[in-house]
Amino acid sequence: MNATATNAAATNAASTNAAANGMATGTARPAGAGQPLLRVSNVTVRFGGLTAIDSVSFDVFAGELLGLIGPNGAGKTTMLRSITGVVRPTEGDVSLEGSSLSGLSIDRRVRLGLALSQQLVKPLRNISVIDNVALAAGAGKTVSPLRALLNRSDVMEREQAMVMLERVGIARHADESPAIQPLGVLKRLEMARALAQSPRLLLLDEPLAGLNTKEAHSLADTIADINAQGVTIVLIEHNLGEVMRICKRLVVLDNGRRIAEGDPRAVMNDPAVRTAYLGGDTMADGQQGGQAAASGQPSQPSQPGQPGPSAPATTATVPGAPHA
Ligand SMILES: Nc1ncnc2c1ncn2[C@@H]1O[C@H](COP(=O)(O)OP(=O)(O)OP(=O)(O)O)[C@@H](O)[C@H]1O
Repeated sequence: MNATATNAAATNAASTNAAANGMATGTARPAGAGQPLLRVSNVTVRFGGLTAIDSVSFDVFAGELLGLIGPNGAGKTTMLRSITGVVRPTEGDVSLEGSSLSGLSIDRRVRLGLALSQQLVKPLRNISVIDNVALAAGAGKTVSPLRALLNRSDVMEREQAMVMLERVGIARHADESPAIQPLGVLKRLEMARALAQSPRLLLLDEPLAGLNTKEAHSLADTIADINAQGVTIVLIEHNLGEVMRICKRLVVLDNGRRIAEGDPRAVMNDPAVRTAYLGGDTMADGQQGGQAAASGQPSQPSQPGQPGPSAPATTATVPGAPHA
């Protein structure tokens, strides 16, 4: 890196630190952004004596594809669960378009527009791929007496489901059983189920885990396409190469704390982020230590068309870092 680039990186890194540490709302705002769609304000989650999240704040703006990253145990999934209502924050608040979600059930949050695509894919295996999506499309809807009389609900939901399957690129598997699908298709099915709920905010929990390089790249493209069609997305992911490629803004957690936020490249040059991922080694001396060195490459490639092995718990490598 030349001196100019080094200085620019240092300035950017400093700004991400400033964003992480000092701003009144606790979050960095992308240029031109209006009011946040989702606001996480000073959320703390304790499990007994363990503080899984420690006073974390950040905003998600409409239309964004925000990456929420951090090493294992950083608190990412707990944060996601605090947003969806699975976990109740010990302190702090989560609000959607200015209205607190505190005390609202998971179902109510879904009806308000929060949809979660889970890391562990569990479709109903005794019904077809399309019916799995149609079921999600119908969930939570009130069927009008007239519509019920005309028996239109199933038809409409199947039509809607087919649109979702096309969006995620698995329409050709619509009438097949989920039981025979490789992991790559099941991940897309899980995403179609979440999209069928017409979310205002789609939360993706490690969608690329277990996929080989090509599958992960392709699914990341699909996620970027869905975002480009107007769906706001929060992406939790250990595959930092793909995160860097498709996200415009990152929030980094480590040990329950927000340690950086902002432009992906600046965030990745932030010494605190490097230390979190690399266990304290600096990159300047060409050494790679800690988690990243222990984990090696992101995930082992699988056979074409076959599910890859489950990604090991520590799968992250820092882009730009030398490989072990
Ligand atoms: N229900 C729970 N009860 C007790 N401790 C929990 C619970 N859920 C999470 N934790 C702990 O909270 C911390 C944060 O966990 P969390 O799963 O949110 O991290 P993460 O960043 O998602 O990690 P990973 O990338 O490995 O999935 C960890 O120390 C974890 O063991």
